[in-house]
Amino acid sequence: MTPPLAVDIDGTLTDEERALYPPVLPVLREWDAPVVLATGKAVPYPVALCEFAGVERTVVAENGGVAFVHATDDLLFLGDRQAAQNVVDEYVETGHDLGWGSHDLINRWRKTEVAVSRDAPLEPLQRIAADHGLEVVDTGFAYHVKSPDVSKGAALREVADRLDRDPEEFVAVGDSINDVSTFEVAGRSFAVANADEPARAAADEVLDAAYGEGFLEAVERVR
Ligand SMILES: O=C(O)COP(=O)(O)O
Ligand SMILES: [Mg+2]
Repeated sequence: MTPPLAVDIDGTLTDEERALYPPVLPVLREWDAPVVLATGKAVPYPVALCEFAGVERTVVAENGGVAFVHATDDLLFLGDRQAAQNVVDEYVETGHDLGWGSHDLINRWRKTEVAVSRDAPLEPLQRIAADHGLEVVDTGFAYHVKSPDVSKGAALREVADRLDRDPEEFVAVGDSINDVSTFEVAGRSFAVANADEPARAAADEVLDAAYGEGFLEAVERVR
């Protein structure tokens, strides 16, 4: 039987420049079991990707802070934006900038965490987050200020429950530290070749291929 998938977006369904890798699209569309896009991005991004890929909208966004399950019409908020906002407000007050320009489309639709550009200094952000009982996760694409209780894996459990699936049934594919919790929850996990050290260490299998090609290799191994 085809297992359900939990798939990261950046670094896993993209090329090295973060552009979507088109050959993954028919695979997602034709997958004969639920596909959960599990990302650090805000909700509109994975929802739009589902729409354009022609797959049902089942997403984990904001590193597990938000989940949407079309099949059961559930929208879950599992984190607290204000707590993260307090951290970045303090960071900005001390003279730093989030690095997204004046309109900040990165955080505009974010409900449960705040993302900061990797061009901004990390150490003061980590210090302020720790003072507030929060953490900073570096996905390789952005710094995410979030509650340590929020994770893609915890949200995947919620989604699996609503899909009437055991989280163990899932096959997970990802590339970075924010996928480690997904790897722990899923029954089988793959890190693409470009994955960071924590993801490589947590995955059951490290793939030979990188980025979108790595995802396609994982699919071949599962089949
Ligand atoms: O938004 C990020 O920083 C990373 O996104 P991803 O979880 O889809 O790789
Ligand atoms: Mg990623």
